[in-house]
Amino acid sequence: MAMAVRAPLVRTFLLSPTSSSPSPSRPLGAPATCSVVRTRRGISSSRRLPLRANCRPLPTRAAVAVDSPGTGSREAESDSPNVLLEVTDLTAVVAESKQEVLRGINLTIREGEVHAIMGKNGSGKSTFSKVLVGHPDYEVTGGSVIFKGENLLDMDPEERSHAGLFMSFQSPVEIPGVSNIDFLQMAFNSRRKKQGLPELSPIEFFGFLDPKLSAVNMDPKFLNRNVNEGFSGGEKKRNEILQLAVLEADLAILDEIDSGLDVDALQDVAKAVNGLLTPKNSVLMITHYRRLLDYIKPTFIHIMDYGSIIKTGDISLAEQLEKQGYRAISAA
Ligand SMILES: Nc1ncnc2c1ncn2[C@@H]1O[C@H](COP(=O)(O)OP(=O)(O)OP(=O)(O)O)[C@@H](O)[C@H]1O
Repeated sequence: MAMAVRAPLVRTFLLSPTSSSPSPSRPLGAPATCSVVRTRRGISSSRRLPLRANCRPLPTRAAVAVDSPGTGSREAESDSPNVLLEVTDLTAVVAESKQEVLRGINLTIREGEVHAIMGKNGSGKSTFSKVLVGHPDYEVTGGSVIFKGENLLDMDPEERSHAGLFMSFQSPVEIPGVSNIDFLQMAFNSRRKKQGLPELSPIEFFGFLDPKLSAVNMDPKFLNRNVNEGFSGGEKKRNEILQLAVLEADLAILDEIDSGLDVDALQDVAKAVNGLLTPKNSVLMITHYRRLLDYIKPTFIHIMDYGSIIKTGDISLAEQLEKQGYRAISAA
């Protein structure tokens, strides 16, 4: 099949066309809104974070430490890690019905941070992530989203992907007629081209891909199968992480990457994600379960309710949630 025929399929799969409306951007040097105590071991649990999630670091030497099972520990140290994503008062509706789904989300993600969003069913977690990648089912009605200093809402979904945003969907789509390896190579070369880098030939690309297959513990036979077609739930999730590894995204949004995984697969996927973390990139993961957070240690945990982030904290928030449920958190 000719590349020209397959290219639109790649775009459709990576990120489909957006109908989000542009919003005014806000300077990155926004005023301080909360204090976060960072130490070489991470955030001090002795300090509670206030409700607003877009926290600025203290103007002191900052360090983010994330222990990565199987890959040792990762430390990003700088005077002030750069802001990767800044979401301010984001509101959105379902495009068709105009039903309000996001009701003023504030969130700041810096390089080297791992953020987890938890929340009751229907609280808006997946919608938030889909709005970030420009899903056409939603319309942004207010607020701003700045990604790497650019107005994300001004970009179409493909541009968002080229800019370094990656999303692993809760239910990854199948692409009949497109082999996994062709898909990966086209997506990879498409981003390289945008970056002004030379495209890799099939042989060069396989050399690049081979260690990544090992990192996600994936059998090479999956490369010749059509994208996600007939894959089990766990195989689809592994394949999503393989795509992430290939695209080397700056911000990976992982929507329930733990759902449907057996214990071994969960560990493999978490190990692969941890292995991809660097001091310059970040992860935003959505999960219902504390179990994932044991493997991929979050810098911050956010609780979402009724379309906005109502609480931000550290791992103790997930522990409280597990013991007392969402009712206790909402009431606190
Ligand atoms: N395309 C859509 N059309 C109609 N309603 C929608 C659409 N997308 C989201 N919603 C509604 O918006 C709300 C938030 O949905 P969303 O999928 O974001 O929740 P969630 O927090 O991810 O839930 P879960 O934990 O069950 O996955 C729900 O009430 C949902 O029905």
